[in-house]
Amino acid sequence: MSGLQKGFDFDVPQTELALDADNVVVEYKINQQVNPPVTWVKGFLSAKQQQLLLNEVTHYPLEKVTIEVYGKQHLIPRTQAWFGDVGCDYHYSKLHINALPWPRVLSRLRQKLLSDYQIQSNSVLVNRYADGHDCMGWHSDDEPEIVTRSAIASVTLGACRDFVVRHKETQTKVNFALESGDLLIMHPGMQQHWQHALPKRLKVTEPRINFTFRHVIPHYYR
Ligand SMILES: O=C(O)CCC(=O)C(=O)O
Ligand SMILES: [Fe+2]
Repeated sequence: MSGLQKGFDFDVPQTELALDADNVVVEYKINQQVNPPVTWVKGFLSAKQQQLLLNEVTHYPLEKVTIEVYGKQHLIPRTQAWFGDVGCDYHYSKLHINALPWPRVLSRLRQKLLSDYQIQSNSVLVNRYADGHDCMGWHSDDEPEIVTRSAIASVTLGACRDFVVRHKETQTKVNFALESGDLLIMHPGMQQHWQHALPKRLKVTEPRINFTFRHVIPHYYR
């Protein structure tokens, strides 16, 4: 897509639907307090690409790790794996997770994000939600090892789930019902001014897998 940043001069709330090849691109223009700075690309992955990735995911070493919240140990309500270039490790609630080498299909997806949307990434967090009981609480992806003003690209497979974003000051909420094959690009400013969450949806019985591609500073923790 050309001119991804083009809409970002607007200062009035505005949502635009544009057709980009076979993808529907929904751009939320920046009005700091009303519209989160994201680009939603529905149907970013074809059915075939989704299937290739789903097959590969069955071989990922997805784990339920223990984290500390307010001094108490909890198992995360989902499973996860972290892949990346050498030294692009992940710190999460006192855990240090070494990056595993890029699997083949995931590496191709990283290339596609770079060539289609100029998204630079050197690591990816994979989260698998077994069903609607699995979830992720409110947070921003604002870890210090993340390159300042880099975009974070989120790709979804499987069950449709609500991805909710909330402005840190105004508490304005926007809901994105992300479907299998969708891409949501979180632009600079998103992590500074907004939080996001994947709430429980008890009627959902199918698994969902999400990939967040990040650009981190290599060897930040060494
Ligand atoms: O599963 C999702 O859509 C959200 C994942 C997320 O926020 C994260 O990995 O930081
Ligand atoms: Fe996140």
